Amino acid sequence: MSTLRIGIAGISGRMGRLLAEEVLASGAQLAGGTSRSGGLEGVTLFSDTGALFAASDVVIDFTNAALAATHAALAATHRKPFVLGSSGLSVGQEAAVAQAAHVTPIVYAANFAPGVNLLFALAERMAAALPAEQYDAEIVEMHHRQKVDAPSGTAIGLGRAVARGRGTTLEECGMESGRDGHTGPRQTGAIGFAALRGGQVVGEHTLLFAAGNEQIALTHRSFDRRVYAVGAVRAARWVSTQAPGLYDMKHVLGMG
Ligand SMILES: NC(=O)C1=CN([C@@H]2O[C@H](COP(=O)(O)OP(=O)(O)OC[C@H]3O[C@@H](n4cnc5c(N)ncnc54)[C@H](OP(=O)(O)O)[C@@H]3O)[C@@H](O)[C@H]2O)C=CC1
Ligand SMILES: O=C(O)C1=N[C@H](C(=O)O)C[C@H](O)C1
Repeated sequence: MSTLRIGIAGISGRMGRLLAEEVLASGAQLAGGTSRSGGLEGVTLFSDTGALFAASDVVIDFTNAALAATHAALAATHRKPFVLGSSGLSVGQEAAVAQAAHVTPIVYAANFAPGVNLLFALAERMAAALPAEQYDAEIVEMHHRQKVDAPSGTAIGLGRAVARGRGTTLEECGMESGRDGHTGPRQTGAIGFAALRGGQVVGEHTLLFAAGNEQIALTHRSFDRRVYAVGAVRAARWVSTQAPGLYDMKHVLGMG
């Protein structure tokens, strides 16, 4: 069997560099990558992302939301499995990814850390058990000062999990995000979001349910973003053998 060739969009980014290391550590072949800011020693750089897809069996993309639809379309055109980790996608950008997944298998995950994916499952169960009229769901996240989107993709994923547990959608629940000034009282059933930014915090998420007489909270902390890179390479190996469809990390981890 030939060695899996994995390509990386945004190979010189914080995630891209770690992904390159983890691809090699996994025994796969590093097909190369794209970068605007120069390369890594010994790594093939492609100026055209289409050429990266052509040279790879699977492509991993941790760049930014604005590139997600174009890269997913390239994955479909080249019939190449695709792993997407970028956060901050709009509804339209997510729809474009889902469209491409009719043609080629795509893993799109808000967070590739196993612990966070367990947290998603727990969030859904907790929300199903705690009545929305009594237990207000609030999500607090903190990330490094360079992060450009808020709330984080993981925070939104947690909000979606809470809404699912309540038998509805995040849109239906309503998001109370970035409260400031005279906001009026909290809406019953809404899901609150607060985003902190500072220093080099890799990623912290707390989901809490606050009622009149008690509060329950779950927290996940990532100490090293390598946890995401290891998960994404695992997803790349997994998706390389799947049928077309839109998957997330719970499928990769066998939690689906
Ligand atoms: N799902 C998950 O588990 C995780 C998701 N993320 C998400 O991954 C994304 C990247 O994060 P991070 O690595 O910290 O970010 P960085 O800013 O460090 O890296 C982004 C990379 O994307 C490249 N890039 C950005 N815009 C373009 C463009 N228009 N054309 C070509 N290349 C481009 C950059 O290239 P250049 O360096 O040349 O500018 C850079 O290599 C974010 O959306 C983040 O939220 C991050 C961690 C975990
Ligand atoms: O930008 C980051 O760093 C991270 N982004 C993802 C998100 O938006 O949830 C995942 C992780 O929290 C790190």
